[in-house]
Amino acid sequence: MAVQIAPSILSADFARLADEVTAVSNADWIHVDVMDNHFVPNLTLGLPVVESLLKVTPLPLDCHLMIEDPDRWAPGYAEAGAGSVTIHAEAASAPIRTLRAIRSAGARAGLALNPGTAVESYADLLPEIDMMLMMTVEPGFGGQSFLDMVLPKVRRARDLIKGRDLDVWLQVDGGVGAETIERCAEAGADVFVAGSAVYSADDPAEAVRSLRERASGAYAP
Ligand SMILES: O=C(CO)[C@H](O)[C@H](O)COP(=O)(O)O
Ligand SMILES: [Fe+2]
Repeated sequence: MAVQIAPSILSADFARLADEVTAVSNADWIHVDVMDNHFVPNLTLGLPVVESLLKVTPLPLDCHLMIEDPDRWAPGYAEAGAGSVTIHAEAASAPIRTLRAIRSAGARAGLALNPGTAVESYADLLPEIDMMLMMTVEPGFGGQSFLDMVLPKVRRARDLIKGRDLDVWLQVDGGVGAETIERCAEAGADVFVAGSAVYSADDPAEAVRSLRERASGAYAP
């Protein structure tokens, strides 16, 4: 699979979201960070904003739910038309049921792991998911420093996916930018979330193009 770039609107201007997503029309996904001030100590946006975004961008929305009780809320994002809905393993009480509900509503189902969560504990869930999201910072805020310690886990996840001959995308999220994206691609990641690296750039579309070029050169599945 070709590498994919998903700019995170967490670092965008929330008062100009329609313009901000239009500015990265060369991306593959728009990454939407939903935070509830319970699972993480920050509060962002929810379903009404996602519904509005769906009307202003042709790009699929990649909704990353950093919320408690995703079992209750996640299917609603899929039913609303999100292209991908990712729940946190640490927050879900019934992940298999919720991942199946996301898929039945027509979205790709994602499972996210915090930096300290072992991938091996979730190996048996791989057939239930379309994407695994590896947090490369502690979730909650944009603009944090990339945690190199997660890279061996990204490699182990890629090996688990390959060993089972599954088509599961491997996403990295947090501190991904020009300095770190190649290391992620070498470790086997194929979907790259970048917030500050895209929206702090003078030209966000050029940042997307350049990140794609760096990742493609280093991608080693
Ligand atoms: O999930 C997230 C934070 O919890 C964000 O997607 C992520 O941090 C993106 O921002 P940046 O690229 O600036 O780190
Ligand atoms: Fe995210």
